[in-house]
Amino acid sequence: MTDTMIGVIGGSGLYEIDGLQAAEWVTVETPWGDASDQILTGTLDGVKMAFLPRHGRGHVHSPTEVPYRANIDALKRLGVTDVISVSACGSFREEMAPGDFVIVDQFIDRTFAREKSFFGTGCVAHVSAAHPTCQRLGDACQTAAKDAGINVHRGGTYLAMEGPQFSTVAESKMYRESWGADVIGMTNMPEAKLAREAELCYASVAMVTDYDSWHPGHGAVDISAILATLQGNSNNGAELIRRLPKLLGDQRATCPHGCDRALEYAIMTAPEKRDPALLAKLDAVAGRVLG
Ligand SMILES: CSC[C@H]1O[C@H](OP(=O)(O)O)[C@H](O)[C@@H]1O
Ligand SMILES: Nc1ncnc2[nH]cnc12
Repeated sequence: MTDTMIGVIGGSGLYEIDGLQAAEWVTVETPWGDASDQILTGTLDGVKMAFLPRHGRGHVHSPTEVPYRANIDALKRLGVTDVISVSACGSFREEMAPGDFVIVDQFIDRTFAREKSFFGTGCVAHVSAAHPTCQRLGDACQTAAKDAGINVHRGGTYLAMEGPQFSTVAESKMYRESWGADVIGMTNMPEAKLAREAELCYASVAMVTDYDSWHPGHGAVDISAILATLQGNSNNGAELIRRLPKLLGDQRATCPHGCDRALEYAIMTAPEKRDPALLAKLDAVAGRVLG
C-alpha cells in the first residue's frame, strides 16, 4: 500500500479549491519547463491533495500553450497517484445537457500543435492508450457526482480539438454523426496520454456547458453561452472533488487496471543507446523502470 495523493487539474472556471487543511501554493520545478501555475497542496479528510489550475490563475494559457508535460511531471514529482481532470466541454448528445457531467472514458485526439510524449530520440517508449482512463477513479467520480446531486453520465468519447477557435458546423456534425464523439473540448489530449506515460491513474470529468454548433435549436456555440453555465458547473465540480478523498481513502493498492505499471515493457531503446540527458529528464516520470 502507498499513500494516496489526489491531483486535480482544474479547467476553465475552476482555478482553486476551498477547504484544504494546511493549504499552501508551492512551486514545483520540472525538466520540462514551468507548470501552468503553482500547485495548491494540503489535505482533505486526511488525504493528501494537489490542485493545479490548467490555464493558470487568471486563465493565462491557451489550450495549445498549456504546458502539459510540465504539469504531469510536476504532479508526479509531488507524489500524486491519482489525477482527476476537470474540464468544460461541448455536447454532441441531446441527453448530455448543459449542466450535466460526463465521466469520459475514451478520446479522439485531433490536436496537432502540442508536445505529446515525454519520450523521444534516446529513449523511445510505446505505452498502450487503448483504455486511457482509470475505471476505479471513474467509479469514484461517478459516485461523488451522484452524491452531490449532479446529473452524471458514465462513459463517453471526448474529442480533443486544437482550438482556440470553436468548430465549424460541418466539423461539429462530422464529429457527432460520423465519428461518434459525445463531447468536445480542447485540453484532455495530450494530458491523458502523458498521465499514462507517467504511470498515473487518470479520470476525466467533463462538465457540459453547451451543444457546440450542431444543434438546430441552440445555434452556434459562443463564449457567452459557455460563461452562463460555467460558474454553476464549477461549483458542482468543487462539490464533486470534496467527496473524493473519503471515497478513495488515504491508502491505495496497486491499480487493478495497470495504470501504474504502463511502462513495464514499453521502453524500446537498448540500455547502451539511451541518451543520459533524456534519462535525467525522465527521473520522475519513468524513475520506477529506469532505476
Ligand atoms: C472556456 S471555453 C473553451 C475552453 O474551455 C475548456 O477548457 P478546459 O478543458 O481547461 O476546461 C476547453 O477545452 C477550452 O480550452
Ligand atoms: N463547444 C466546445 N468546443 C470546444 N471546447 C469547449 N469547451 C466548452 N465548450 C466547448
